[in-house]
Amino acid sequence: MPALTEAIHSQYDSILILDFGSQYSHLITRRCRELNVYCEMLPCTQKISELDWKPSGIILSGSPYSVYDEGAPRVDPAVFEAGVPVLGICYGLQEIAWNHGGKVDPHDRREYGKAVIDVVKTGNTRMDRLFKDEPSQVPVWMSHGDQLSKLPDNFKVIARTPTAPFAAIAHETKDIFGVQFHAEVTHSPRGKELFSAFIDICGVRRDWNMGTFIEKEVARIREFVGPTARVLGAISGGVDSSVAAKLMHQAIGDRFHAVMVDNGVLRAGEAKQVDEMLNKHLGVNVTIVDASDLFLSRLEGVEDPEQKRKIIGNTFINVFEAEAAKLEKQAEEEEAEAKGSGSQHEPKGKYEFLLQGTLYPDVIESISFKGPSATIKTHHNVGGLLADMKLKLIEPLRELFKDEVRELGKLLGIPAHLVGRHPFPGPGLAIRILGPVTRSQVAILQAADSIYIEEIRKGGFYDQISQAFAVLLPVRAVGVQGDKRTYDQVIALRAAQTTDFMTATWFNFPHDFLSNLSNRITNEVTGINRVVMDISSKPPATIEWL
Ligand SMILES: Nc1ncnc2c1ncn2[C@@H]1O[C@H](COP(=O)(O)OP(=O)(O)OP(=O)(O)O)[C@@H](O)[C@H]1O
Ligand SMILES: O=c1[nH]c(=O)c2[nH+]cn([C@@H]3O[C@H](COP(=O)(O)O)[C@@H](O)[C@H]3O)c2[nH]1
Ligand SMILES: NC(=O)CC[C@H](N)C(=O)O
Ligand SMILES: [Mg+2]
Repeated sequence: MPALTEAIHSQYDSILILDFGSQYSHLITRRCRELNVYCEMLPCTQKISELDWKPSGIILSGSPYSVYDEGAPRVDPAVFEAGVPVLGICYGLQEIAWNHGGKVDPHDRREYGKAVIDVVKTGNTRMDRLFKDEPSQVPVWMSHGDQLSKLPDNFKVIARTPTAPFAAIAHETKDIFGVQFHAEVTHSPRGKELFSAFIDICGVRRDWNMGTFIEKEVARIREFVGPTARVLGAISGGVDSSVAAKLMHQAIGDRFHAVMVDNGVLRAGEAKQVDEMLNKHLGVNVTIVDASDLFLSRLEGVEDPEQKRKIIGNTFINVFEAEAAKLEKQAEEEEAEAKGSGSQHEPKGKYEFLLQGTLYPDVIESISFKGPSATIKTHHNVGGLLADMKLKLIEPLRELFKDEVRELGKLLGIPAHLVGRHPFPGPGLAIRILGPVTRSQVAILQAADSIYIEEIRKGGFYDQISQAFAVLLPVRAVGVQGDKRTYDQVIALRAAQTTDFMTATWFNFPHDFLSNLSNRITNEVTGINRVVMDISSKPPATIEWL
């Protein structure tokens, strides 16, 4: 949906982050946004001449590569001619040096972890601006095996460590800076100040906040949708789509209609709960469509996780398009009836758009510079779309992180219990049932999941956990229940703690809580005789099992 996402650049000054594949790249985005500056990450292969917006500054990320490796990712040299400030971080610094006649070599003393830099004042105010508010010594976090062995032409050292004589460099006459350390990680305690200084150098306005976002976004949506077209909303009851729906309702009122699809792999009682919740709290028109037979028949016998995701993504679109046609027909009939009875009735336009609550992390994995080969999993709402879909997408939250969406939700007056809901993926229980999805497997998982979430709420843990759910493992294990031998399946419990869902740790429940939970699940859910706890972080695991 290019038109609506590009428009953001006309509203906010933007910083471009070029991603060379570092595991910390997205954190650079977060640090700038925390400083109220809009920024966007694109693959490092992005050509400056092919950008349809003008960045006010450019940041080059770190990378697992070495600049001298064959096939190492290369920056478009036009970056240095764009006339805007450039900051290179780790590999980014090395890439700046490589492009300006410096030398980079593997070093016998690799630096991983904490280090302290000595700031070097050059006396040149242009160069000293990056560290202008820093003390003479600054703790930082390093992660590199290569080092500059020769300064590039026209650059000077602005910080060093005992083992890295070129820990930070600056160009004498252009605003080009490089730092060897990772200013974006929280282990560099003054990293935020460094980004703040770079933002000052870029001279950008610091007006990115959720308050101005609402105002600008509502205006942007109105313009984009036009005066008569209608929008169908894909609404799950989750935070993202609820916030998107509220924003859309604010922008176009009754021309917005929400559709919640029961895909047969929702949690127990969810369709009914969402119906009540949307009506009560959001005040939007909502239709619940029971398409469970269609989804489950298409999923029959499918085990492969990516195939499940694509089937679900495609089927969602089929259902939305059918629903749009139905709603349009209904509206035409109502209009005809109103005309017949002579009452005033303003004609409405066609359903031209589909609103989705897609977030930045849903798309971020697919924009890695390595291209599609690095896709970890296809989010149903990004990679599972139909190529020939007729409805045009509107995704107002596509550039936002989860915590930004939650803040937006609060500002829009959505109740805290809704804003604080754990996320639930669109492909639902289908990606939590390993192996084929059947109605009976869904019922087993729904029962176990309900007990788990109920106990978490009772124990007061819900708000300390970012996302908790049960997973059904279709392996069979032997058990003894009521003196009888059982040969049943296993439930795995996951509880992830994370701020941005890009990395996560597992939540440590008290043992007595776990033992009670395990008892309840094996006693109350027929077909389960074992409960195991998932104690994997992300990475190496992901949050969902499929
Ligand atoms: N059952 C559903 N019916 C209609 N649309 C859905 C359904 N499930 C997901 N979607 C669409 O897919 C998008 C992405 O789903 P996702 O789970 O990431 O977001 P969410 O459900 O809105 O919020 P949360 O992440 O808190 O669960 C949703 O914003 C919504 O537009
Ligand atoms: O709507 C969604 N459609 C999807 O296809 C999808 N896949 C993962 N998720 C959610 O994304 C977050 C990160 O999940 P992973 O660590 O498993 O990638 C977690 O919150 C997951 O629940 C999805 N949400
Ligand atoms: N974190 C990085 O960007 C590392 C860059 C390069 N691979 C090095 O080891 O020095
Ligand atoms: Mg959801």
